[in-house]
Amino acid sequence: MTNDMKRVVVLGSTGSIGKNTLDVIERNPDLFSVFALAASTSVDVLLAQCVKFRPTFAVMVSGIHASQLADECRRLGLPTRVLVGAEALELVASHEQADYVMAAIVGAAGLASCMAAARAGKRILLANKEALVVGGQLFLDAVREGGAQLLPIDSEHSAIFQSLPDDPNVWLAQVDKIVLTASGGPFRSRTPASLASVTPEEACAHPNWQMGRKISVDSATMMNKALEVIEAKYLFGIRPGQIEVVIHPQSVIHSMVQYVDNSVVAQLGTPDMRGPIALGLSWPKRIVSGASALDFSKMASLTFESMDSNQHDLRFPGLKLAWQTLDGPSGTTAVLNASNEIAVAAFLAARIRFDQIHHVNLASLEHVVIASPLDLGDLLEIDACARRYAEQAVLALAQ
Ligand SMILES: NC(=O)C1=CN([C@@H]2O[C@H](COP(=O)(O)OP(=O)(O)OC[C@H]3O[C@@H](n4cnc5c(N)ncnc54)[C@H](OP(=O)(O)O)[C@@H]3O)[C@@H](O)[C@H]2O)C=CC1
Ligand SMILES: CC(=O)[C@@H](O)[C@H](O)COP(=O)(O)O
Ligand SMILES: [Mn+2]
Repeated sequence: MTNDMKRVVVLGSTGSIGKNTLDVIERNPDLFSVFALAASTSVDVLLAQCVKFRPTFAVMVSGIHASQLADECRRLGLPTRVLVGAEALELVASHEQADYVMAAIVGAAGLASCMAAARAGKRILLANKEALVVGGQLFLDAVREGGAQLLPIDSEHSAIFQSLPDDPNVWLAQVDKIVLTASGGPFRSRTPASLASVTPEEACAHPNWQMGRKISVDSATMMNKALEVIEAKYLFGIRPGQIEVVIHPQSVIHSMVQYVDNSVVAQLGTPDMRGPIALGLSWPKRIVSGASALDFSKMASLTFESMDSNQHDLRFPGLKLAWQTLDGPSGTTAVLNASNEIAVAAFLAARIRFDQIHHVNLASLEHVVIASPLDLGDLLEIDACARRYAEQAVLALAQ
């Protein structure tokens, strides 16, 4: 191993972002090695990854699955030590021998390990947007105090990061607004009334991106974009009123920055997460990613739709909750996130209808009382409280 080779922890390695991260690492064997892998229950996928990358640690959150993995690793004579439980995620994320942490767990379950990586001063490659939506300023404080580096992996935020000047001190004076592009998901052209009967399979059939099921449903409701508005506010320190969402069905322009002189700088690419992942791993340099190049000769057109047009406000009522929750006491975005996680899981389990996801979120925001969070414990308390309320709201709808 060379001195400047970086040792990478991949949290959520068995998911869509996790697999894409390992693909980029495999293409750049002189630059990166895998220090630890982590997942929840997917034993077979994690075992295959351990065979290929021979990490020092493999974490499995579920105890029964961890012992299956440990048995298999022993049987195959692998050097990997299997750790068990959610605390082990924090252990590997903050380990002194780790350099970079890919945060690719889905949901608020990834927050504690992100905080651990932040306090330990790691380079955090943030795909897990829910961690920032829940952690908010407390997460940013931990990054600053720990001397960590927080790099966006979400395609829109990677695009904004690439479209901003290198020096963050000039952003405030020079930036007029950030324009987040949204594909509109699989239901962009459906009538609002027809959304009551869509199935989980239809909701997960994203037109441009291959992603996990939770984020796919979020794209279909555009709650993904709401979470991304909140994520952008924290990542770039911009006022919520300076963030605009525009529908761009082709997902070629990944987002844009408009400056005070009305010049717009955008980042373009094929819809392949290996691009943003490679940039996070190599920044400020660039490395091969495996993403294919855009072919402008075959690109018929790039189109845009305002959120105020085509009944989009009726089709995607959850989007405006981003600005509403950012306007509320700190912790309100954590309520929205927790409720949405419960509602999406209920929809995927066929317990509620697609359009009822929004009803659950509205009810949670109306009823869950929050005290301003002072630390991670307070945030987790708000998260738990909102989950309990949202679960009751789901039960009431499911009856
Ligand atoms: N997919 C994409 O293209 C993009 C994803 N993102 C964000 O990245 C994150 C990951 O998304 P994606 O890869 O699609 O999701 P997936 O559902 O494909 O993968 C989720 C990963 O998290 C693991 N996991 C789930 N629950 C837990 C838990 N409680 N503790 C530890 N690990 C857990 C899963 O393990 P197991 O397999 O064992 O269940 C799996 O490895 C999300 O926050 C998403 O919003 C952002 C932009 C694009
Ligand atoms: C790849 C990625 O970053 C996703 O968050 C993607 O943006 C989803 O697309 P839409 O939410 O715009 O449909
Ligand atoms: Mn995105």
